[in-house]
Amino acid sequence: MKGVRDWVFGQLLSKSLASTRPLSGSGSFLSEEPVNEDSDDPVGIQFDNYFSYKDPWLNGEMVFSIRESGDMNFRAEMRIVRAHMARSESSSPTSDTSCSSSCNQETGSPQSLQQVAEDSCQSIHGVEVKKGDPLTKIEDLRINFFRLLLRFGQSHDNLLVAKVLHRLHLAASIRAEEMNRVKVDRARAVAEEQEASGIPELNSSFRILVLGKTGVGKSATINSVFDQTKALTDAFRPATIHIKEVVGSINGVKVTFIDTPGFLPSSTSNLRRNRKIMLSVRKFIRKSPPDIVLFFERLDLINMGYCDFPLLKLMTEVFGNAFWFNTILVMTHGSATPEGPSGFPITYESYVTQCADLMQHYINQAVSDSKLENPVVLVENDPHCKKNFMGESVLPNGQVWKSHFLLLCICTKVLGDANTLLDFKGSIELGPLITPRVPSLPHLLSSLLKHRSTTDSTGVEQDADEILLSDAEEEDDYNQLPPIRILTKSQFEKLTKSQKKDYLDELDYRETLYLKKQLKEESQRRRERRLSGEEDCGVGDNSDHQQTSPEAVLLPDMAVPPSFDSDCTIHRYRCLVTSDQWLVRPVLDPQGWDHDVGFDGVNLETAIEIRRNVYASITGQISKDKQDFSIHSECAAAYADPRGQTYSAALDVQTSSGKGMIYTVHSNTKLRNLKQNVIECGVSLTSCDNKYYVGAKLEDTILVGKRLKVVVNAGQMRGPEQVAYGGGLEATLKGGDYPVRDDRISLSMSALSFKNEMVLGGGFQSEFRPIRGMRMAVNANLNSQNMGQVNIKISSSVHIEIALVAVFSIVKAILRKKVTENNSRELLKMG
Ligand SMILES: Nc1nc2c(ncn2[C@@H]2O[C@H](COP(=O)(O)OP(=O)(O)OP(=O)(O)O)[C@@H](O)[C@H]2O)c(=O)[nH]1
Ligand SMILES: [Mg+2]
Repeated sequence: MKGVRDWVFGQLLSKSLASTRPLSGSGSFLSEEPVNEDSDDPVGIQFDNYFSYKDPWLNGEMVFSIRESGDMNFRAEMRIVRAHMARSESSSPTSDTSCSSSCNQETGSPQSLQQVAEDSCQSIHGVEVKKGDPLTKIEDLRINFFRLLLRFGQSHDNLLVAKVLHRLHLAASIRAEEMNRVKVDRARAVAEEQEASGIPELNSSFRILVLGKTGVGKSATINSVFDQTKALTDAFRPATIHIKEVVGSINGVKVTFIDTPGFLPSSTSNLRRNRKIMLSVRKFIRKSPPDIVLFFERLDLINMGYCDFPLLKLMTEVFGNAFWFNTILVMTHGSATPEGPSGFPITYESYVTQCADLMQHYINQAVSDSKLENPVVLVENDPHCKKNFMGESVLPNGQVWKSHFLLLCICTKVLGDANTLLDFKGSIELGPLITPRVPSLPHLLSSLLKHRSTTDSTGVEQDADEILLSDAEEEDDYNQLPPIRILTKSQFEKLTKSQKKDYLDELDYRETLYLKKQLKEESQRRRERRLSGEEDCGVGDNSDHQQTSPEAVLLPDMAVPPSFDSDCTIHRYRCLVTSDQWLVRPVLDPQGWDHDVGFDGVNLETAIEIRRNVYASITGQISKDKQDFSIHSECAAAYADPRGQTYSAALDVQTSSGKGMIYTVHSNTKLRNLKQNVIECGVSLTSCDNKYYVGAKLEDTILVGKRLKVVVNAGQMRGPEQVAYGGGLEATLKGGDYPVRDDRISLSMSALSFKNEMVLGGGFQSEFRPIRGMRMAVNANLNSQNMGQVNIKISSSVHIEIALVAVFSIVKAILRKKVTENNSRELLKMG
């Protein structure tokens, strides 16, 4: 199926091939994989990974790094555009004669392609040929193709011809499986022989449907191709009122044009009329469908403000997506003097490229498929147009348009016939690729390994409690402290620098001790409650708090990127916390522009103690914007035994990036067999698109002293016919003031094995306070595939952002300079 799709996309003669554009980049035709221009650029992703900066503390205020990645992308794009233009501009239009001009354009480096086509055919001989066999018919088609080329005086040494042959060969190989027969040379020889003798009669005719807006030159093109006035044209009003077949003969080959009334420029009032024309055309061609469809536009009228997308959409709706397969874009008024969007003249080639790209873009949008590439041909129907010495009309780039037009028709017809012969029609699908998204097994496994069971609703880890309680026996330092006089601002200002420092240090020390004391009391209370069990169910921890703060509390405004933010603070989403049981907050989209579009979701959280030692928590988030609706929720219930054992079960529901839902059930058991050792086992079952993934993990946590924690884990995740194994080791050293100050440094190692491939990874995380009033987190990881990430987060209450931006800009400039220097050194070396 993939082969068919690839073939089909390949068969659409690439634009660069058929248009007047230079062919330096036409190698893609031979590649089996169609080039998807929209595909993610892995380099881009890497940039993002390296430079992106997500900051939960500052709400993404460190914009410079985000801009950095955006800037990179933008510059990459610019480079592509420039390269493209340069390519267009570098080719000087050939201004010499007829066939040779078009051949020069097309041949580029035909040798290699021709060779490929021939080689491929030479290697496929020796299979019996049966009459009526589609492969035999393909062979006949090949002969017919050569005869048509001969008849129309077209050269064989042509890139276009080589590509058609190559495609025919691919088509035959798909059906035949075994490589098959008859050399191209033979087909060519037979064709020459038959053409010379005229026997048998050339059995080929063309049926061409012309479509386009009124006045674009459909009828005029028909007349030009036949070299006589067969259809009515009119410069001032619609000339073709009814669908009409215009039959003629070109070099003895019957050509039938189906001339149609032109569409009106798209607007709501013209929609009905356009649809009526399209429906009547559809009815007309139902009995004998055309071999080729020509869609007309005026080259001189296509500019950057092209707005006929609704018309293209309507055509797709009426004729179906597949109709675009055999469609050639015809641009009349081909000798129009190009003018860039800003009024400055640009080269003919770049202008044509721009127009063709623009039209292709809209067609791709109409069919929702970026792979489709329609051939483009330029036409000039003006009788006063420039002529070569043989009297043939030539375009400003020297191309004889009629010859090119006919060649394109022949190629499209032959490939269309091959399509029908090999019965590929049903397999052709245009439109968005709907690939069912399968969750990645390694991803599921690593999230299972990372997942830590929530033991209770307070959020304070048990080991933190341990430390605090062990400290409780020690003397209470805070109460021993001598009283201190708090200075006013003016008093503080009067102090010397060292006095200021001492004073602030003292305050810091006292604050730490005070917080420690508070946490100690809190954890003591918790422990007593847990052990005594006297407390009422369902009220839990929150009872004291609820009594003290029954009033609604206004949460502070979230920091939104400053662009487009109005100063008016009245019309803003406010967030009130009315009880401790439920926390409802708006979700800020960091990409959003302002307060209106920045919030597109709701987040809801609750955690309660249902019964003694039984906790439940619900976390959910719903986001909705114009296109996407996503929901992510986590419901968990846990039973925490006072002796340290914990049993928990949870259900996660999440929308996948397709339309389906992903459900995950997991269960965890935590056993504290020794004071310093906790063993945790977890199982999970994930369901996505009727596929099930089962995972299990085992984890051991060892506490060494009060500050060092080592976690070792291993797990397995099984999906349909796939298994992933993984494990890791993480050592965390907590700061002396933990848990009051969450300073820590941790080193981690991980191994993941999937599909006989092992990925090893290492990571470093650290969180500390470099100076007073500032916190810094450094997070770096790298794996054996050389993929990694570095995150640096800085949060500060002092205004040092400006200094930071400056430092960052300097570092950036130095790096960029270094890169440029390296590049120029390499260039010098090459030179
Ligand atoms: N200069 C120039 N004029 C053209 C070209 N193509 C068409 N014309 C003129 O444009 C006018 C309209 O052309 P038609 O062929 O009647 O247009 P049409 O698309 O058939 O229009 P409908 O029949 O109404 O759909 C005629 O006067 C043509 O001579 C071209 O390539 N160059
Ligand atoms: Mg007409």
